[in-house]
Amino acid sequence: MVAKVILFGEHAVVYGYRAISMAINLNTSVKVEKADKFIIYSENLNKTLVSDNLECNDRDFSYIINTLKIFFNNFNIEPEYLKLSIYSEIPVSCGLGSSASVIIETLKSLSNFYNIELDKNDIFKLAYEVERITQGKASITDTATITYGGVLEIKDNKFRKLNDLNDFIKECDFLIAYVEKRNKKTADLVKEVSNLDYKDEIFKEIDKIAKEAIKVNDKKEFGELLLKNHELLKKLNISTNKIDKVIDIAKKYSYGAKITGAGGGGCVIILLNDNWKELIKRIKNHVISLYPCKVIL
Ligand SMILES: Nc1ncnc2c1ncn2[C@@H]1O[C@H](COP(=O)(O)OP(=O)(O)O)[C@@H](O)[C@H]1O
Ligand SMILES: C[C@@](O)(CCOP(=O)(O)O)CC(=O)O
Ligand SMILES: [Mg+2]
Repeated sequence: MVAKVILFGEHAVVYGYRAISMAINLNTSVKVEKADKFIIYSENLNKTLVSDNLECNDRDFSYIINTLKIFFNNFNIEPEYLKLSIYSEIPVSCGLGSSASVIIETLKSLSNFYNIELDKNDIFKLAYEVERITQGKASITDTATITYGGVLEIKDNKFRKLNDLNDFIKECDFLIAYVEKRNKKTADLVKEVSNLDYKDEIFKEIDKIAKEAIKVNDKKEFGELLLKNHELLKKLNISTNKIDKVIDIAKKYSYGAKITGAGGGGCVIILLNDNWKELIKRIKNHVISLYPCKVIL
């Protein structure tokens, strides 16, 4: 399963305001096999959980445990011991929707294991339930984008595919800069933002930017909107000095950039222009890794 980038509207979208997201090509896979305990192994977390039951409170594995519970419950399957092995190209907790990708891939692998046919709508519904329960407060952005692919508009917690914007974005070259490890989970950041009494003022501005972006057909204008959105995210206190440093460089050597996802560190999405070689030279000492990316259907 793929990952996602939020181009506009993170956090605001949790309150029904508009967001624009796109699916990108970083994959996750989950292997399911019979076992004599519940065993969850994650290569990325370099961690294995072994348990007699699903009532264990391991925060690192809460998404997987909730996926198992909701899957068994939804299909009236008596829980049985399984081993799940998770491998992902997505950096964990960095704003690229690793949680949604892992949930969706786990659901698909479980449905194959039990010979249950699930269509995209079934997967989306179940995945969103897991994301919401585990995150506390969550929009459909990540689970919808990763299930359906392409470029989506999310508003009032409903989605529609933006086929015109998709055509424009297909011609864009994006670079994801993984700037720094995030020590908070999305759930923590969503909670922190929810405590800001001025958040709606900012969200309204973000909504306007996302609305404008849908109509844009020019990379320079699109990049300026990314930068404007980033300035507003700074006011929600979800950016960091390291992220802002990368954005400052990107202002000079790209069309524009912003933090993506819940923030507190993690990744920046950059819309590349012809200066991309110079950009990479100047940011490479300020990042953990770089991922060129394209929208995928
Ligand atoms: N490869 C993985 N293996 C196990 N759990 C994962 C993996 N990727 C993501 N997760 C789960 O998702 C959580 C990160 O989700 P979240 O904080 O929403 O960040 P994001 O979705 O932006 O990556 C992790 O703490 C873990 O519970
Ligand atoms: C902050 C938020 O808008 C996006 C979170 O994305 P991520 O989990 O950081 O990839 C939360 C949500 O939409 O549920
Ligand atoms: Mg997440």
